[in-house]
Amino acid sequence: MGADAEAQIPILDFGKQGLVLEGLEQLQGSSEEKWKAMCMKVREACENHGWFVLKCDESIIPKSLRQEILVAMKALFDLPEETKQKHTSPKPYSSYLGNCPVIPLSESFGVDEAAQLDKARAFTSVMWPQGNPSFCETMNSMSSKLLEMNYMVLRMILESFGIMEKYYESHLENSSSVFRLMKYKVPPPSDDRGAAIGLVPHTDKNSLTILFQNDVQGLDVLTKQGNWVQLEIPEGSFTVIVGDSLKAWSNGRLHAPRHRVKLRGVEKERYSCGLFLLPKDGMVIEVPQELIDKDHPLLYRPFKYQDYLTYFVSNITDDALELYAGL
Ligand SMILES: O=C(O)CCC(=O)C(=O)O
Ligand SMILES: [Fe+2]
Repeated sequence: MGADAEAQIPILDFGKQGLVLEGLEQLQGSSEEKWKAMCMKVREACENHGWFVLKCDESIIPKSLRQEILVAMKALFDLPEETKQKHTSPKPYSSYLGNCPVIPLSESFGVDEAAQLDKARAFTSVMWPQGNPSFCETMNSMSSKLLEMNYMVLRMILESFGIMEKYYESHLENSSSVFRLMKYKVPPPSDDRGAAIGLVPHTDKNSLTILFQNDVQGLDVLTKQGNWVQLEIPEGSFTVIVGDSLKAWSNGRLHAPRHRVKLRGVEKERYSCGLFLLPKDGMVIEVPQELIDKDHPLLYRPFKYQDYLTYFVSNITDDALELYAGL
């Protein structure tokens, strides 16, 4: 990555700010100002880039958990193909996906509400009928932590627009989540010379995504200026990405960046996982009045997330959001 591009990489170090995960009440006095300043940085990153690298204190997501989830993912993807195929879901992008001709190097699972212990247990018992409590616990803990982080980032975004009090609780009540686990195989030598495609360019359709990965890089994002940038995610950091649903809800103020995975000369598997926050079934995404004014005329009609996803699945196109809900 060139120095110019690098200078633009938004890295936000939440440090102990991560303690908001344990209750905003703890942030008082002088911390209040720091908190507000950090909220503005989050907003700027989401407006200008639509993504940022999030660093936070070890106490928020300990190194041991980060290591355990990578071990757990390897064990999951090492299961026999016929076992993995037992994970099915009527929802798009949730069933086990492997050997897809468009993205042959990628395999993935989507686990609905993995932050709820019963859901994590149900998934684990399909993969390991004899039980695998440590996998279950690790997946449940990681998804719970990433869900809390998602809530925190959302809260900061709402705070930065001055509408936290009014919308935060209802936003949470109207959200659900999917924990996705992904593996990218090492490209065969013939494929490896250039850059093998791991995941095709797309915007996330949900509201907010937080990703964690092993040390194999490969995530690229398209800047607003139209250049692909290869991200170097520092060890132990997370990538926050704004999705179409939040872009629409924010009346287009936040950017939902196109991104992809490319495997360049990699020598080992890439593992990533992410918590995808999304609007609950039936919930209508509607721009709040506070985000509409003469400088920001209404850009999107109200719509339901599931209807948008159904539209996207049958009309895969780059500008799905504009075509489906744009005014
Ligand atoms: O594997 C990654 O780092 C990116 C995954 C991704 O963009 C997605 O699942 O939507
Ligand atoms: Fe994505």
